[in-house]
Amino acid sequence: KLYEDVELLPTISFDFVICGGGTAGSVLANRLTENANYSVLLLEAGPSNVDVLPSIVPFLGSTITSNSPYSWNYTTTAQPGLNGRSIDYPRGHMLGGSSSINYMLYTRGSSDDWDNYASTTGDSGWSWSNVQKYFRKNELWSLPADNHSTAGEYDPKVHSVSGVNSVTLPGYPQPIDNMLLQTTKELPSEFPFNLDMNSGNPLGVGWAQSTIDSLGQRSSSATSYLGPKYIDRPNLHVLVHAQVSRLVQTAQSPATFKAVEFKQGNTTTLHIVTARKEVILSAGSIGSPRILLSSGIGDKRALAELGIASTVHLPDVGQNLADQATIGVYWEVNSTDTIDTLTRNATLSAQVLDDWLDNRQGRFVESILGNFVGWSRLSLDNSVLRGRADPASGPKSPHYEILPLNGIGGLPLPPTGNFFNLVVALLCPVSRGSVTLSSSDPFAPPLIDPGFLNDPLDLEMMREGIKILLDFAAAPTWRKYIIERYQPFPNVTTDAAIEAYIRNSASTIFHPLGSNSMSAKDAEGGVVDPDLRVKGIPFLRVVDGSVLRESAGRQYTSSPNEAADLIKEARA
Ligand SMILES: Cc1cc2nc3c(=O)[nH]c(=O)nc-3n(C[C@H](O)[C@H](O)[C@H](O)COP(=O)(O)OP(=O)(O)OC[C@H]3O[C@@H](n4cnc5c(N)ncnc54)[C@H](O)[C@@H]3O)c2cc1C
Repeated sequence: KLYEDVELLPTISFDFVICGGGTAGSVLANRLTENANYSVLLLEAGPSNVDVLPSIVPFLGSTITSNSPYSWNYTTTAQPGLNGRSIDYPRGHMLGGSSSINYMLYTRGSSDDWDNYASTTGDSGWSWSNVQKYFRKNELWSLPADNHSTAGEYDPKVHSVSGVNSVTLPGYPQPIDNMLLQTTKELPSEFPFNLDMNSGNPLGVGWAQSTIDSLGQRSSSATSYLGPKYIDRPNLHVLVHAQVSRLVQTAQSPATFKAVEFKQGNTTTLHIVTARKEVILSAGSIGSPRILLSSGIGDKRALAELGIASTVHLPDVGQNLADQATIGVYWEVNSTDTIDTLTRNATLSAQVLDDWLDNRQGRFVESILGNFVGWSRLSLDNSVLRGRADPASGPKSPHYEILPLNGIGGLPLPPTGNFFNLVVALLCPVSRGSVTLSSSDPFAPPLIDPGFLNDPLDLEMMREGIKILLDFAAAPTWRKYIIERYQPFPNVTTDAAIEAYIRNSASTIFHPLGSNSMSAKDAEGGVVDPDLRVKGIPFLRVVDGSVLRESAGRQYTSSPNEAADLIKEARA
């Protein structure tokens, strides 16, 4: 049941208390309450997702990521790698968490990523072959909103129609689709067509898969795992507007935390609930380390400086934060059929919204992204990588994500003109940052330092990524479409000028992780073991993006031939 008011909870003691009703927390609450003997309380700081139109209509999602009650509206600390800029750092603040505001691209990663988790944690449960059954339990493959034939747009063999979370192909054709497809034919060795990028080998360009249902609505962790079919389970209790401040210590030696303190809404009253079995933190890459640190679990010297008494010395809490930097290149184009026209024209936008409201059809069934996505690697022969360990987890793991947009994204919309935008994100940063507390007040915003581009390799990799975008747009098919490159990245050619552009304009693609990193049971560093139990603390787990690590640091060097073979395989 969903509760808006703490006073209505039937009890204050549950088998499991989950802190954070986001992407991971909602799944856990659902799966644990499949067992009718377990009672679960899910505490979410933000409001309910129900009837929040911009979270439901895919195209409108990007309107609630900043300055919104549905986002934490964080900003980073000044980033030296970004010329001292602080940037917006959205995280979902509502039921469903970031899956209620994200861009919905459904990507499983490469088989190498998962096998790397398995080998670095010593737990084969994380391997690509062993996680398949969970992908299948999760995924409810659905027809696209426009019901078009999807033959040749995906590989049904690697998908599942029996899961909970809807995944589909684009439900509205976009005018640049044909040119994107044509690029894969004109430049097949650099940008091969990949029938299905969720097969374990994502390299290439293919049709985007998104967590959208057949009615053109966002399928978030909340709409699916906490949807009408599940929310009224008698053993499931979901309390919104409930921000956890800290874990309460309930036993010494070993230090045990089977109670949780939180406040509701804007009141100052603190409430405490207890867990008979376990407390699980699912507050995300920023929220989960924040709760641990406020509970005295972290580096004891840093906590002492803030006047927080140490309960468990676990120095890696909040450390090793990594995020993927992103940047765009823009071209003015010879067309008026781009989202720029739609965004500028309030009457047209209202008509398109009406089409969505009345028929669940039209441009709003998709996010602002394009219908294709690309995954690319820098050749290991490139001077940036020659003689170095590959920063990706293996030859099937892309260095770059490429997002083609039919219109301007990430820049203020100019009063005139129509645009084509290619965005690149660096998927394997080697720079690391941290999440730390700004004060002993658990409700004070934390200090978020993703360490963007601190390592020179990341800057060089981004620079080469921009060149890959320029190669893409140089395919003959774009010649008549593109008029000229648009500011703020005019026709500069030198590496130094491209790097200056990156430092001045790069931003986040919103994928922070590693701040409670998972490591082998007997490893010295790390925060959780491969079963996601917090090291040294019984009955406490972290289950969310904060446990995942970027792969860099793995000593791995693949041969260029291996990568070429994989590209051939993907094309086949
Ligand atoms: C704008 C944006 C676009 C993105 N686009 C994509 C995409 O297209 N594809 C993709 O795969 N990924 C995308 N991502 C990333 C993806 O959404 C996240 O990696 C993922 O949702 C993280 O899940 P999580 O469970 O770790 O955290 P979250 O989903 O963020 O959940 C954390 C939850 O905990 C709550 N919480 C935090 N602190 C507390 C507290 N103290 N007390 C109670 N509750 C608390 C939060 O409100 C939130 O609901 C995007 C993210 C953003 C922000």
